Amino acid sequence: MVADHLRPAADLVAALPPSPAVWCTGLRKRYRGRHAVDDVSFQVGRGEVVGLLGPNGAGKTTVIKMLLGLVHPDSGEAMLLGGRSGDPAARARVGYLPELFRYQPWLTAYEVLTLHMRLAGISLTERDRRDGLARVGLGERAGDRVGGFSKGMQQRLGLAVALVAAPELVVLDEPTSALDPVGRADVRDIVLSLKERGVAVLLNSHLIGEVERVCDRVVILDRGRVAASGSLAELLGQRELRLHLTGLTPPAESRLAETGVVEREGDWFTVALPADDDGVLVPDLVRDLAALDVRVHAVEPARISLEARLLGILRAGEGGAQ
Ligand SMILES: Nc1ncnc2c1ncn2[C@@H]1O[C@H](COP(=O)(O)OP(=O)(O)OP(=O)(O)O)[C@@H](O)[C@H]1O
Repeated sequence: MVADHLRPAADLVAALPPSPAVWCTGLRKRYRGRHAVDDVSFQVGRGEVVGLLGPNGAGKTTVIKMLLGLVHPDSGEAMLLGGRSGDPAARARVGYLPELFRYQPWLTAYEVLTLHMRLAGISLTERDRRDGLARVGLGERAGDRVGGFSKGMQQRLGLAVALVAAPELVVLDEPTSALDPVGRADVRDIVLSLKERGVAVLLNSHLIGEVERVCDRVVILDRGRVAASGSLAELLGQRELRLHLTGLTPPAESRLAETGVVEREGDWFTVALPADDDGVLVPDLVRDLAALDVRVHAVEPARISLEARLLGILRAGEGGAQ
């Protein structure tokens, strides 16, 4: 109950937008005199999927552990879902798949999930628990002992455990490192369905293509520092369109130039698309070119890949390293 004289303030607070799923500022951690993490700040909004990228030893896992209150930062602050990072009430609403983990090999997958359900202080029906295992492709293996599981199956079980308590934030540290292509696609679908339900996801993965497919934003760490961060559009720049055309006439060339700056290499044309593409720009262009008797052999989107961008950022960092 809120006392009457405090009600206006409580109403004001209730009307504020929800706190970010992750908020951290100035995180620092040194091991044996070396900075593992050096002044890292970023946010993950509610329902946002953010990728943490960087080379081996960049500090990604250490950042994740500091966010979750598993490693104490030397300085800086972190909050999860509006609570202090170590606060059990905030942690209870977070699902975590650690990079390295082992479950009790003598338990079955169903028993592991049940154990974690109890640890999370929640109660799920047997059906819900079986659905939880089926969601990660372990529906048929619920009664099998974890000791006989392959690495990929253990990782799938880890994901089921991370999701067991219907978290508002899911932190996945290398969730697909042991998975086959089908398993990776499953994880991608799970991440996208979490996002649809408004669950925020922080994803640490070396599989850049995967990050590019599911993440709204990325934070790139290099030697403990944030080397770059932003939405994919911000990091990858303008979208382009590549067209293979023959039979181009001056009116068709003018029509092409209306769309954006055009570069030509033989019969291939690259057009820079404007940022405010409303979705009809490309079909309208193709329709008009065809109406002008141009033969349209290919139309493909083009943009620098996240992998190329990441390598560029990391190599530029090496050049500037002290
Ligand atoms: N407990 C520890 N004791 C000593 N050094 C540590 C410890 N944990 C991490 N480090 C060091 O901190 C740095 C960052 O490690 P971290 O595991 O956070 O990197 P990462 O980006 O997750 O790497 P990877 O992609 O290889 O998993 C490394 O130099 C690592 O050796």
